[in-house]
Amino acid sequence: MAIRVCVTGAAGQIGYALLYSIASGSVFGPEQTLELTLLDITPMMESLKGVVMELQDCALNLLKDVVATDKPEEAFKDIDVAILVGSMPRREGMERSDLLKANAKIFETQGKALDQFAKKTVKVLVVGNPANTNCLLAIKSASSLPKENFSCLTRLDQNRAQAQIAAKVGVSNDAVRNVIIWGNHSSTQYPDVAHANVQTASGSIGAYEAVKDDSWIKGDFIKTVQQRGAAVIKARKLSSAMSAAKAICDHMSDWWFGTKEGEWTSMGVWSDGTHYGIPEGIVYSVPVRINPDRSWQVVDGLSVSDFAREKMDISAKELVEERDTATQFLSA
Ligand SMILES: NC(=O)C1=CN([C@@H]2O[C@H](COP(=O)(O)OP(=O)(O)OC[C@H]3O[C@@H](n4cnc5c(N)ncnc54)[C@H](O)[C@@H]3O)[C@@H](O)[C@H]2O)C=CC1
Ligand SMILES: O=C([O-])CC(=O)C(=O)O
Repeated sequence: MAIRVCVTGAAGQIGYALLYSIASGSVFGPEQTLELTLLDITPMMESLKGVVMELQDCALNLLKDVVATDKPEEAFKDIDVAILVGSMPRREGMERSDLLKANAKIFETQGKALDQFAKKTVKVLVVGNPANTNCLLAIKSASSLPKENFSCLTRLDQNRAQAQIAAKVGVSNDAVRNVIIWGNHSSTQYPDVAHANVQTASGSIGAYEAVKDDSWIKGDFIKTVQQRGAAVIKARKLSSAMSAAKAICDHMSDWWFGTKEGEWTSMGVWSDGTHYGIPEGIVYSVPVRINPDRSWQVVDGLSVSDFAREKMDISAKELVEERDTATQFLSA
């Protein structure tokens, strides 16, 4: 049976880079038929029409239907998956609180619409920035949906970190496993390789041992990953889209099929206050193991150094502040 997958902000850059991968089977598998619902705002409907024409022109076998709409109730009707990319971008002169305010409205409205119209099993991935706090607002606005059905994207950060380590050691990207992104999808995130391993000719070894440069790991590596989004914007004059789309596919495919034996992945999830001293009631990126039934657990029991603790707390503090600012803008 076909699954229904909604992508919001579908007329934007990430949408354009993402839709082919979803529709051609790279996320939900080569056998899974699907119906796409594409949501964007009214002024983008003409442009979105062009995207729909292109999807048709791809002549894909798995794609059974495409609906393009500016109405959340239509886009979210009976969906199995929601990928919430659409959001208000930061404009010149805007303060962070202006951005939080504009997006609070969007994610409150969409959370309520998901609550009302989506399947109760819907899996919701929030990409639009500020991703963690937007995800939190969607969770708060969708009270009939389990909090575990929501996550936000930090896989791009994980992929960036993995690629940096692979390049430094001189191995292929898939030789680097179990990198962790802690915290916010922002420059306070903490990319952590203390528990990562690298497959080398002489077997699997810890990332610190493979890199042999602790000061790089604790300095330039962390800074490069934290600042990578800004570096791409500086170079391209546009934010990351190809790599963001790839990360969305990686995240969603792991959520759909489960993580591999012995591996975990990072995603921003609701914190219930019982893991790693992370405050309750924020959406914080942690390592998770995902089961074949699409449930997941936080990977507990990893040692946390003083160095890591300090960095994890900085990001938590930022998220608590974002939450406290953004929740003031909720209507109820
Ligand atoms: N979490 C992550 O790792 C990453 C997040 N992002 C974020 O993803 C978002 C999208 O990025 P791009 O595609 O490059 O932006 P874009 O500006 O090219 O596209 C955004 C689209 O969202 C639409 N939109 C705005 N408000 C909407 C609403 N209420 N409902 C539905 N659609 C709406 C816009 O009309 C536009 O078509 C941005 O917030 C960006 O900062 C980008 C890269 C990585
Ligand atoms: O930095 C931005 O605005 C876009 C983004 O989230 C990223 O590239 O990680």
